[in-house]
Amino acid sequence: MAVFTSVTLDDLSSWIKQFPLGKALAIKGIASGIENSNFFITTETGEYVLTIFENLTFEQLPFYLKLMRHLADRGVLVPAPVANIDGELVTALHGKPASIVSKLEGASQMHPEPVHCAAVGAMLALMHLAGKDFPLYQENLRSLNWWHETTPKVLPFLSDELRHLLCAEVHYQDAFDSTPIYRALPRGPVHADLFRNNVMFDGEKLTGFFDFYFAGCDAWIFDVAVTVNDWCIDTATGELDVARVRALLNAYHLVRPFTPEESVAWKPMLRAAALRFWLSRLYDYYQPRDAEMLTPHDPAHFERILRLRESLPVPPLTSDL
Ligand SMILES: Nc1ncnc2c1ncn2[C@@H]1O[C@H](COP(=O)(O)OP(=O)(O)O)[C@@H](O)[C@H]1O
Ligand SMILES: N[C@@H](CCOP(=O)(O)O)C(=O)O
Repeated sequence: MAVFTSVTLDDLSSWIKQFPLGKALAIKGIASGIENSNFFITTETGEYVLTIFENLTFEQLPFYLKLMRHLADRGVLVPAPVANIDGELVTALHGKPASIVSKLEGASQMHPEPVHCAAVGAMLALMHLAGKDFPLYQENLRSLNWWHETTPKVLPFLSDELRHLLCAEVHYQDAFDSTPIYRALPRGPVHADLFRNNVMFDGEKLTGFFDFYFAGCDAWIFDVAVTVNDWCIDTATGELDVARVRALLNAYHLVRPFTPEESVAWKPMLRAAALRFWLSRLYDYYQPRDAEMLTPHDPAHFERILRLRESLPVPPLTSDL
């Protein structure tokens, strides 16, 4: 569906000479992406993924690619970007920024069991710890400031009831953001979009997290909340599945114990994570980008999740292990 910029084997053969990967042997477009042009490539040294970035710029990309390199160097299972002979992780191909990363084995697990959630929780904790000494800083670009910018753009399309729900939640998150509890939350680089389609599994073995292009610095517990809101729910209703929630949180806690402040922030962060994706889906739905080729994701899914997280108790962050 989505290879926006085509690359032939001839194009690749001359471009790849700047990388220590040997000769290019094959290239195949990946149909499933919606943002960039992605290709599986085979060279004399192995299999990789080539991405041509259709929207992100040369200036924006180093944060994401250097973060992936930093994490890969510390044993976190993520695609490892390959540097060219000048040490650059991003170089131009057909005039657009492009990069090569290692190929993860396996496929996304869209029907996870507790065993998969536990693997995701443990790797997420490892990722947060490994990011502690990452020297670059970029805020989470889809956080409070973005919610404030975007809310007025979608309000004209919403019913009175939905306008109230959205404004009240942004107000609630504003208030929570200025509490000492929020400020005391441990933070650092987060993935911020660790949905089931952004993780690879080979059977029950997690082989890697990918698609880091919403990453930024934020509270670690927000990242956990984003992940739980996708991995540990009944997808029809949005209700939390306690067995999967426990598996993910317990596995995370064993690697990086949660703090008391994170326990207090847990429910507000589950709400924040629901708001974040409700709002981006509303924005994509009512203000689709020119290049958007696929049906936008359903905003009502995260509206439901937000209502549930507001109105129902949630499983505690820690339990007796
Ligand atoms: N490093 C990787 N290893 C293996 N497969 C990958 C890798 N990166 C991307 N893919 C495959 O390419 C598809 C599209 O990638 P994605 O990052 O979701 O694209 P986009 O950013 O264009 O939405 C993924 O669903 C996955 O199947
Ligand atoms: N996970 C987000 C959309 C982001 O798209 P991705 O395919 O790049 O992860 C959502 O579901 O709204």
